[in-house]
Parts: sequence; C-alpha cells; structure tokens
Amino acid sequence: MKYISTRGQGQTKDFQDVLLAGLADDGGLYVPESLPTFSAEKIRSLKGLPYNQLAFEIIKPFVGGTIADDKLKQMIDESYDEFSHQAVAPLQQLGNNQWVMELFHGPTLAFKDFALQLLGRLLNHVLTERNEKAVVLGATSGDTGSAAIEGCRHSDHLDIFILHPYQRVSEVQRRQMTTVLDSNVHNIAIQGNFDDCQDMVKKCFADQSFLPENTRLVAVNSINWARIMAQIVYYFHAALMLGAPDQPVSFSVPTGNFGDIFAGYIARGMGLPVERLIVATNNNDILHRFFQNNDYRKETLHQTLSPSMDIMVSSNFERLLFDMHNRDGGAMAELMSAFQETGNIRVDDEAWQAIKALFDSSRSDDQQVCDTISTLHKKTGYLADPHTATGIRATETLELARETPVVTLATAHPVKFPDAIVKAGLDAPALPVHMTDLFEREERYDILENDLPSLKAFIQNT
Ligand SMILES: Cc1ncc(COP(=O)(O)O)c(C=O)c1O
Ligand SMILES: N[C@@H](CCOP(=O)(O)O)C(=O)O
Repeated sequence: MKYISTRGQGQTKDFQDVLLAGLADDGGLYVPESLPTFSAEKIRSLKGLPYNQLAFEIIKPFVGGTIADDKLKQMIDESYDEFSHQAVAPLQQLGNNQWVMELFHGPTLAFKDFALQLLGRLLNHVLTERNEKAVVLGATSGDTGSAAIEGCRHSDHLDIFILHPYQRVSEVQRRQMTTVLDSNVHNIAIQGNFDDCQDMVKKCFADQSFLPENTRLVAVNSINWARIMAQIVYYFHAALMLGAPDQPVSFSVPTGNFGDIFAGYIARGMGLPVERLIVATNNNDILHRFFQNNDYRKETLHQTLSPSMDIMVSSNFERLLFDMHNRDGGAMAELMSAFQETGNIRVDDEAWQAIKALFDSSRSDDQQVCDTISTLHKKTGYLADPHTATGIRATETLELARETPVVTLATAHPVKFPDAIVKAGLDAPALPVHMTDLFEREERYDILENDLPSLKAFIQNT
C-alpha cells in the first residue's frame, strides 16, 4: 500500500515511512492512495474473532507487507493484552438499540491506548531494525499525552516530548503524564491552549534543523496515519457484534481533532455498513458549525468540563476535505493556505450536501453534559465521563433511524474527570488499583512560554 499527501506535493511513501513521519513534506497529511475493501462475505468471516485477531485482519493491508506478519501479530497481541477487560472494547446496552462501546480499559483509561500501545511497539520495532533514533513529539489536551508516554517509555530508541496546555488538563490527566519519571520522557506545560501546542508541533515538522544529526522527528498525534489505522478496528468490532454486514450501524463520536470519527469514515470506505456518523462536540463547535451551516470558522477556544475536546482547529478534518475535493491535492493546498489567512472554509454546496448524508452533528454545553451524566445515571446506573456524555446526548437529540443500532464511543473513564462527575451531583469514582497512589507520586515537568524558539532550544538541550 502507498500513501499520498492531502496537499499533492509530498512524496509517495510506504507504511514504515509514514509511521516514522509526521506531516508530509508539503504540510499535508498522509492518506492511503486507495483503501483496501472488504466484501460482505469477508466481513462475515470476521464474526466472533477475538479483538487482537480482528485487529490483525484489519491492520495488515495498511501495513502492506512492510512488517512481517508474525511480528505484526505479536505486537498487536502484546498491545491488547495490556487491556483490563477480556473483550478489550466491551459493548453495554443503554436502551432500545442504544449502546456504548467502552474504549477506556487500556492502561491510561482513554481510547488513545488502542492506537498508542501499538504505535509505541511499531516505532520501537522499526527504529531497532533500522538502528535509528527518534524524537517523538506530541501535543495533548489531556489523553494522548499519557497514552503516548505509556506506549513509548520502554524504547531505547526514542525520547518523547509531550506538550500540554498549562492548567487546562484535569489533575488526574496531568499526573498520569508527569509522574512517569523515565529518563526518555519529557513533559512540557505550555502557557497557552491546546491549539498553541498543536501549532508548535506542526511548525517543528516544517523546520527540523533544531534536531541532532541522524534523528527523526515522529508524530504521535492522529496526524500520524498509524493512529487512525488502529482506531478503525473497533468500528468493525462493534458493528460485527450488532449484526454487520447484514445490519447497518450508526456511531456517535465525541469529537475534537476529528481523528476518531475519521477512523469510522474509513471503516465505511472499506465496506462496513455504517449508516450515520454523528459528530458530538462541546462548546468548541467548529465541526458542528460546519455540518450544520457549511461554516468552518476559527473562533475563541473555550475551557469546558470535557477538556480533551477543547480544540479549535481539527487536524484530521483536512483528510475529509481531501475526499470532498475529489482528492485533488492542488485544490487542497490552495484551500489550506487560504484557511491559514482567513481562518474559515466554506465548501461547494453539492459536496457539503453529499457529506451531510453520512454525517450529522450535535453540540452540548457543560450544563447539558452534567444533566446527561446525571439523568443517565438515574435511569440506568451507568456513569459516563463528560466526553462520552456529549455523544450520548447527541443520540438522544438527533432523529436517528429507530431500527438502526447506535453505538456511542465511550472515549474515557469517568475517573479522569471527577470535577464533572461532582458537578453532575454524583460521587467521584475511586481510582483503579494500578493508580491508587497517583496523588502521592512525584511529578516532573517544565513550564515554557508559548514560544517556538524556546521549545526548540529545550528539545535541543535535553
Ligand atoms: C476522552 C476524549 N474524547 C474524545 C476526544 C476527541 O477525539 P478526536 O480528537 O479523535 O476527535 C478526545 C481527544 O482527542 C478525548 O481524549
Ligand atoms: N484530545 C486529544 C488531543 C490530541 O488529539 P490526537 O488524537 O490528534 O492526538 C488529547 O486528549 O490529547
């Protein structure tokens, strides 16, 4: 399989090179040149497979033979062995044809573990084979950071630098990152918001001259295709459990950087019968405004009770825009450069109407999130985290076909966001056994101004 850039000018690459990169040379994002497609018969043959075996079947075509099958299998097995639930991504029924898929049974209690447990192993394997070193760089609004650190900390071939917005992640999230004291782990609190962190990461990829010689810069955010690839699997997993390929399924997805829901869009492109994809946002609603009014416009970033979705510009939206522009890299390069200047995008009305047939959206403010957590708990005993609550509320407020099962992705464990749970009038849940001493552990992190040269100097001198 070959990968191309959304902006048309980047070199065509194979999986290993895409894994070891971040953005393409032209500033675009890598996407497969064409998708592997699974017939209904093939999808039927995947029914009942354990999660790790299903993952191997889905991931293998994207790796395109650049890693030996037995090695790939081993890394996938090891990744999902780390999960605390036998089913890896269990489904819970909340109501008539309403389900949640719990994606928080990995080591850091958020869906990011699905991709980052595997990504860490893939990176270590490829860097070891090539005898290369890498600087791994990521921006986090709370969850990617700890999952990336957990996935990468054991590799001798890399140093990992994670930028989080100072005082804008929950205390549990911060401590999950800053109490990991391995010498190759570097946490930096940036005096800015998540978009400032994400911008700095992208700018580091554009000019890598600050790096030591023979060192690669690797992305752990979902701009890295390998993240999307691993997240496709659980859409198949849920749909197969609910009757695919003979029964279509819809998904409601708490959304920020548009990576998770984009994986669902790819699953559909591969042949999975996905009826609707629901974009659920908090007050940072750029995507909701796009899907409702064809108005993708930068606005002020709001701090909410669902901090991991406090994102203004959604990196992966560029991948969807690429398809909406008939995969024309030249047109995309122009569009993205205009966006850089004006801060807004409006697409051709016909393309917008066509994408609306698949996507719908809903926005929830903090009060609506708390009300959803509290009402759901009263009705069913189920405790949702504030991100998941935006997804659950979306399924309740939008008119979805009653005969189609709707799966909300439960993207994080409620224990990570006690403030929201308490504001919803409930008791904060206890930390799981492997984290009970989290608040006593030593923390280590540096605080830097929102300034690119300072960040580059910090990485250079570490
Ligand atoms: C708990 C949680 N839910 C939802 C999201 C949104 O996912 P995405 O950025 O892939 O849209 C994030 C962060 O990305 C998250 O950490
Ligand atoms: N919500 C994320 C932000 C980064 O998103 P990513 O999926 O592109 O890594 C977080 O919690 O860090």
